[in-house]
Amino acid sequence: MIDLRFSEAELERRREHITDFIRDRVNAAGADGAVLGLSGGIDSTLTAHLSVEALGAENVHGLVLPAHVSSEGNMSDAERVAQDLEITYDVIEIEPIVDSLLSAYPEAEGDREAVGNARARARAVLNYLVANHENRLVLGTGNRSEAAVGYFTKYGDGAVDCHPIGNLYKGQVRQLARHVGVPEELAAKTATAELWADQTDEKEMGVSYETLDAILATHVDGPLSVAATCRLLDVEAEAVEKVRRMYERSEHKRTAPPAPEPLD
Ligand SMILES: Nc1ncnc2c1ncn2[C@@H]1O[C@H](COP(=O)(O)OP(=O)(O)OC[C@H]2O[C@@H]([n+]3cccc(C(=O)O)c3)[C@H](O)[C@@H]2O)[C@@H](O)[C@H]1O
Ligand SMILES: Nc1ncnc2c1ncn2[C@@H]1O[C@H](COP(=O)(O)OP(=O)(O)OP(=O)(O)O)[C@@H](O)[C@H]1O
Ligand SMILES: [Mg+2]
Repeated sequence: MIDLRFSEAELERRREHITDFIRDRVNAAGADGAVLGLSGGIDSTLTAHLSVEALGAENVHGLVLPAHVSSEGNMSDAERVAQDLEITYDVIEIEPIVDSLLSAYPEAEGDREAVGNARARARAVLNYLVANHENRLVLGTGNRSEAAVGYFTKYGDGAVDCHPIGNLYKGQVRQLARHVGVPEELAAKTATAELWADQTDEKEMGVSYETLDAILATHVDGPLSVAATCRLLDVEAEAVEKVRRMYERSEHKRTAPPAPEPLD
């Protein structure tokens, strides 16, 4: 594979760039700080660290939102992140919300993907309830790797006001997290959406983050052809084409919903 890691100087520059971004977005909106979901995973943990650096702990509100499928380890890690950063946080069980959706529309019961996405959307509703009530912005935790292949729920975890770590590949998220002092056991954790039991990102996507990041950097975001990418990374053309297809098919998630062109 290729080495996408930053140098120490680049890491510091990124840290400053992202904290400036968070501060600028909050100030430009006239908001009184930020709210974000804390899952115990590395994306939300890094975003929480950087938002505290940008805004101060008193201006960041964390939401730990367990579902039945959430692991105790992840939920206790999420609480530990909030406690270590000394931010205000609430723990709110979301399963009653999902249950009420399913009692309104029982046909979706047992549909793993639809119910999983409803969990992500229930969290978005709670994020915005707090954001509206406290005049805060909702910080997204999505990275470039997930965004590029559409590995997020449209109007679920994708329903946010800005994407502070949206330009970092997953491996770079882990690297920056270590740089800002996130404990190794969190930085090295297996990525999981936890929308259903035993879900992991790599298993569901069918590609490792190491390979995904490399294909995105060279082919999807970079200038190399499929053939040149295969030679450089020593991967099969199918892997490159699969990532490219995921990128193309998820375009609708990265753009505003279209309307017909205006008529004369
Ligand atoms: N071409 C198109 N143009 C406009 N809209 C289009 C469309 N194709 C689908 N759609 C719409 O999009 C919907 C499908 O998108 P969506 O509802 O997002 O659903 P979908 O992409 O099927 O599922 C979300 C994926 O993201 C993963 N995920 C979700 C949340 C968090 C994380 C994580 O890493 O933590 C991962 C999840 O495991 C799953 O693989 C369709 O029902 C339809 O409404
Ligand atoms: N149980 C939860 N409580 C609060 N927020 C959650 C929960 N689960 C998911 N989220 C929100 O949805 C976001 C997307 O989840 P995702 O799994 O992509 O990120 P992560 O858990 O932070 O990192 P990783 O991808 O490494 O697991 C989280 O960063 C978090 O903001
Ligand atoms: Mg996660």
